[in-house]
Amino acid sequence: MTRDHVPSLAEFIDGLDKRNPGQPEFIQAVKEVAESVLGYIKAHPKYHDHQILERMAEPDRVVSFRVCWQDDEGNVRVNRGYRVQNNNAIGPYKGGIRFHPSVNQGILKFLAFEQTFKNALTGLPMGGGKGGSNFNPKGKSDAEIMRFCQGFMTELYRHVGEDTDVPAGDIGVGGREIGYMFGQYKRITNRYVGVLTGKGMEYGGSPIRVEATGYGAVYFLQDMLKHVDKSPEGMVAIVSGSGNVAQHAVEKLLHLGAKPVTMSDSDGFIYDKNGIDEEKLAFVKELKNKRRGRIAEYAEKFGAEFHGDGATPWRVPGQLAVPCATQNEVSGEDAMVMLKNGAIAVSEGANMPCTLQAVHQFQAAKILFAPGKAANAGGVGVSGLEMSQNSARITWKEDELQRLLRDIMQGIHDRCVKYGSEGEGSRYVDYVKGANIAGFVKVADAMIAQGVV
Ligand SMILES: NC(=O)C1=CN([C@@H]2O[C@H](COP(=O)(O)OP(=O)(O)OC[C@H]3O[C@@H](n4cnc5c(N)ncnc54)[C@H](O)[C@@H]3O)[C@@H](O)[C@H]2O)C=CC1
Ligand SMILES: O=C(O)CCC(=O)C(=O)O
Repeated sequence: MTRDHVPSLAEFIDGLDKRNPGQPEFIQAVKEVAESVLGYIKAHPKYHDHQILERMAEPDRVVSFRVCWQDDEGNVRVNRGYRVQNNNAIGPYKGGIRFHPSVNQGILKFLAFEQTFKNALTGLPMGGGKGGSNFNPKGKSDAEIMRFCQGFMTELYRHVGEDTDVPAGDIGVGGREIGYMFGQYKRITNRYVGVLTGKGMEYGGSPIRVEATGYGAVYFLQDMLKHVDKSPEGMVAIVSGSGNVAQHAVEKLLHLGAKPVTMSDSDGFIYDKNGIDEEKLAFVKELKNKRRGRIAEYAEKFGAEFHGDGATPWRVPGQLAVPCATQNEVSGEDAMVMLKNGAIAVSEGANMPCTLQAVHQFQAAKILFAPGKAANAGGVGVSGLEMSQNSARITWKEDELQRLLRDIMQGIHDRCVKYGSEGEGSRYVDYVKGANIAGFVKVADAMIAQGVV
């Protein structure tokens, strides 16, 4: 027993800050969890006795390495690669790889920490990890992307494996990059195993992994609305991003009869008052996944508004919001405007897209607010199912995976309700508290059972 009292939030964050200088995103992610779970720990002293939160907030391992590759002109280029293995109490480390110039150790630590809770919430046996590089894929040729992925895997292969750590995609890493990394892993190790998820269907991928994160975030939105006898049908939805998660969030919103009106990229956002329909979405998919162009082209093609200079869509009125681009894209001020404009539900498709100030605004207003670790867990959920299919060397049918994804999201919603309900005649659910405590309890109990390691 290392401490005689459960630390206050301020004491806990003060220590965390000192141990992790210059890592604001990591501090933010841990603080959001600590706000929810410290009270629970006080009421359940075994978690304090075993220093569970302190241990969860210290990654098991952080690997950092040099990645060398040659560009098309023959110049030698150097980037930094990482893998953060946060916690494997309930299963092998699992989580995506991000290629973006902003990537640093603190950002990957925040993502690996979040992933630990998210993976626990799915009900599947997966620990939490995350990796990436400050490599910028923008403007690179296919051949350059391939050489970079091969260079990255040339070091990463030592740290991963189907029962050790199973990476997948994230920002800047989709099917193409997963294919190149899988090929290099196979070449180095001479083993054909499910070491990565998000693979192509021809070589061990799972039906609906591509769709799962965006679909799941909208299923969660649907479940929150259903809990208060509402439905997304006919509601206007503000979506950010135009990558994998955003595209499939828009697709599922359309299936459910909602009206998505915005999408964005790092240049700015488009606002289509008439709504983004199936045909316009097909254009976005072709633009982003094949031609790798900019979202401004949508405005030219369909006569919609384009707001540049990196503008975000949060001032556009709508009842629903699904932020699907990147961390901290919704500020406290944005949240105030959204509430004034009549927002009733927010489902985080991205990881930590709302600042703590924005989260506090949504909680104070008691609107439906789903944190990413609950709302976007459908992607890693189907990744877990890809692992199972790879182990059994079979592929399940698409219908079965659609049903399992729906079940996973429903299960997460139920867990949030269990730990986040206000009770006593109120139907309000604090989904942040619910997700944090539910994820915490599952991982914490496994850690206690496995001793001080
Ligand atoms: N792909 C997946 O299965 C999962 C992804 N996520 C999260 O969802 C978010 C989006 O990821 P993906 O769609 O996979 O990536 P992606 O690479 O397919 O798309 C990323 C999108 O975000 C936009 N973006 C990136 N940085 C931006 C910035 N600074 N400002 C404005 N827009 C920016 C890009 O233009 C692009 O539209 C990330 O937060 C990621 O961590 C979460 C769970 C699973
Ligand atoms: O599918 C996976 O393993 C990872 C997905 C991911 O990176 C995430 O949930 O943020």
